Amino acid sequence: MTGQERSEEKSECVSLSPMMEAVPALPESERVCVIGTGDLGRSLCLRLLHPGYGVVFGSRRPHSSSRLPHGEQVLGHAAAAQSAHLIFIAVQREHYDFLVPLANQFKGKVLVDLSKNLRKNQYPEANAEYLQSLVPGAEVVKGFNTLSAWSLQNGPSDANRQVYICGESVEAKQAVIAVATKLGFSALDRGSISVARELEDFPLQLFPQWRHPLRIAIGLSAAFFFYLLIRYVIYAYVTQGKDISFRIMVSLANQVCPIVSLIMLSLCYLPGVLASFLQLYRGTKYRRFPNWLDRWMLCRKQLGLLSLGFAFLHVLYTLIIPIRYSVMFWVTEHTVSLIRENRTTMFDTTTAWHDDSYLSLGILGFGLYVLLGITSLPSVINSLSWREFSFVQVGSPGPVTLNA
Ligand SMILES: NC(=O)C1=CN([C@@H]2O[C@H](COP(=O)(O)OP(=O)(O)OC[C@H]3O[C@@H](n4cnc5c(N)ncnc54)[C@H](OP(=O)(O)O)[C@@H]3O)[C@@H](O)[C@H]2O)C=CC1
Ligand SMILES: [Cu+2]
Repeated sequence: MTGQERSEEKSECVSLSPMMEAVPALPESERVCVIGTGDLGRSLCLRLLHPGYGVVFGSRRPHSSSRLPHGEQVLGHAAAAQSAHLIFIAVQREHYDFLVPLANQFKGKVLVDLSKNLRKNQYPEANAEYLQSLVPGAEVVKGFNTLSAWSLQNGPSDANRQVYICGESVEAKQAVIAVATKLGFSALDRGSISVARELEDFPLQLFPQWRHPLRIAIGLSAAFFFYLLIRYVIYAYVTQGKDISFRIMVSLANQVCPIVSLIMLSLCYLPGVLASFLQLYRGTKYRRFPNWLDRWMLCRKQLGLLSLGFAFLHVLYTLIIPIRYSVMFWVTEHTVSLIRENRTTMFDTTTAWHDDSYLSLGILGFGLYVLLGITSLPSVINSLSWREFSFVQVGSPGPVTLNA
């Protein structure tokens, strides 16, 4: 910040102070300061206004406050910091050094570090710990960083009602929890400031539970696809010179899907069975499973859902068979040749039975699959008794969930 800007800011603070008094005075517990008028700062402000908090913004350029939709108070950093006990820092970590000269104003205040990083281990220490080192007199609480500006603005929904916080001071955390609760979030205290790094890494996780199941699914699909490609298409071409490469798109895919689906389904239920055997063998259910089994069991739901996905693809691929060009061509060709040769074929009841039973079993099997899938949804599980759940999920013995 240049010297001119600094003096500009000072004069703004002075000129805005009377305005502060003009606003109906709220007790300090009802007033909250937000430093930074960016995306997150504004969204947070909108959210805070709902339950009736008074919001005071702290900005480098308080005079450009006209940008704010509800005409909230915008003061210079120092004046804003003095206006409230609870201060949200909605500024990127790179710019935190502007807080150093303000350390005196922050003494005894609760600073909420909202920052998130672009990648894991971006900085040697957690942002919240860094903030604490810059303003040692303040109580830093890490929190809300798992929310996006968008979800803050739209208010808590079922999916992101939970916010995590951590910090050294119990009183400071309680103050933040009180605000979070008023905003409709349920705040979970994760412990001391040393947990901050873990909380900061939270939004950067990319489907950690899905990684292995997805790799297995892709690996199996590729392996079976190449096997079938060689076994049918390439083999027919080499031995009979026949080009049936068009089968790659539907026929081969339709063969890969059910194979992968069934393997994934067995991989979903196998660890439960292994775990039961292990418990029987050990004669106790109160010992930890080996790590590989533990990790395997923790991704059973993902394995099951992928299995259901492949089964669903198989259903779709099967349904479109009658409208395929090659199939329609052979049906017409067959009919025309019957007419030409003046032949008729007899209706074969056995084949009809065979065919219908085959399809019917397929449909029932898929129905069971969907039932298994639905009964593993958390909301459905909650509405089932333990006995009902184990009745449907036959292969999933109870004690194995101990480890999960
Ligand atoms: N946007 C999001 O969805 C989320 C953002 N966050 C975190 O919140 C923080 C703010 O993000 P966001 O609002 O998106 O960012 P923006 O870039 O939109 O806003 C950042 C604000 O910080 C202030 N600022 C910028 N540079 C400086 C500086 N050198 N010195 C002092 N203040 C400065 C500015 O406010 P002014 O001009 O008023 O001084 C600016 O508006 C970041 O740490 C981000 O990681 C966390 C979760 C979600
Ligand atoms: Cu099938």
